[in-house]
Amino acid sequence: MSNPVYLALDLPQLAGAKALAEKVRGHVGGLKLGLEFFCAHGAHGVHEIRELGLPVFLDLKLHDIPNTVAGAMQALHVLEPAIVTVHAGGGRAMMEDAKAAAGENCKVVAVTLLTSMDGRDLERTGVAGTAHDQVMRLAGLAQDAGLDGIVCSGHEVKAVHDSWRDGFFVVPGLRPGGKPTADQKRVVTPRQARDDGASVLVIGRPISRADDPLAAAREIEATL
Ligand SMILES: O=C(O)c1cc(=O)[nH]c(=O)n1[C@@H]1O[C@H](COP(=O)(O)O)[C@@H](O)[C@H]1O
Repeated sequence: MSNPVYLALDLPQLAGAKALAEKVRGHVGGLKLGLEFFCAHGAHGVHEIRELGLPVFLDLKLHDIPNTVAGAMQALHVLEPAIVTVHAGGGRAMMEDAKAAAGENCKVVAVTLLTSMDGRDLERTGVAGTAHDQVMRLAGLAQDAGLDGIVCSGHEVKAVHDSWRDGFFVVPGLRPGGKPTADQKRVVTPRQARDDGASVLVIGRPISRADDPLAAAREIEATL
C-alpha cells in the first residue's frame, strides 16, 4: 500500500517549502498545497513543487456559485492536481459542476466541517445538530453530487466510511501522541485515522515545525 500521508506545505517561502518537501520526499506519499502557498506563489509555485515528482493535492477550498467554481476547476487543468477541495456548504449544484469541470484524473473532495471547529463553534454558525450530524449530512450531499469523497476529521471517518464504502476520505487534524493541537479541535492520531478508513492523511506542523522534519516523517510512517 502506498504511503497515505500528504505533507501540508503551509510555508511562506517557496524555497523553504521545496527544501522541506525534498527532505521528506521518500517518507510521504504526496504534497498538499493550500491557500497560504497558492496565494503567495500561484501557478508558478505549483509547477515548481510538481517537479519533485509526487502527487500534488491543491487544497483551495473553492466555495462560490456553480459557474465560478466550474471556471476555476477548468483553469486548474494545466496544473494536473491529483486532488482538489471544494466546500460542501456551496451546495449540490456547485459540487456537481465542480466535478464535471475537473480534469480526468483529478479527485474532487468536499470539506464538510473544518477540523478546527467543534460542536459549539458549529452552533454559533446557526447550524442545528452535532458536528457528527453535520459531517454525515454533508457527506450524503457530496455523494449525491457525484464527488469522489469528502474531507472530515478522524472523529467521523469511520461512520462516513461505513455509509460510503467506495468513497475517498481525506483526514486532517492529525497529531501523533502528545503533539500540540494548536488550532485543531477534532484531532486523532494518524494511525487511528488510517485504521478507521482514511484514504489520505494530511499532516502539516507535526512534520514541518519539528526540530527534525525527516525524523518526524519517518516516525509517523513507522506507526502506519
Ligand atoms: O482541507 C484541508 O486539508 C483541511 C480541512 C480541515 O478541515 N482542516 C484542516 O486542517 N485542513 C488542512 O490540513 C492542514 C492541517 O495542518 P496541521 O494542523 O499543521 O497538520 C492545513 O493545511 C489545513 O488547511
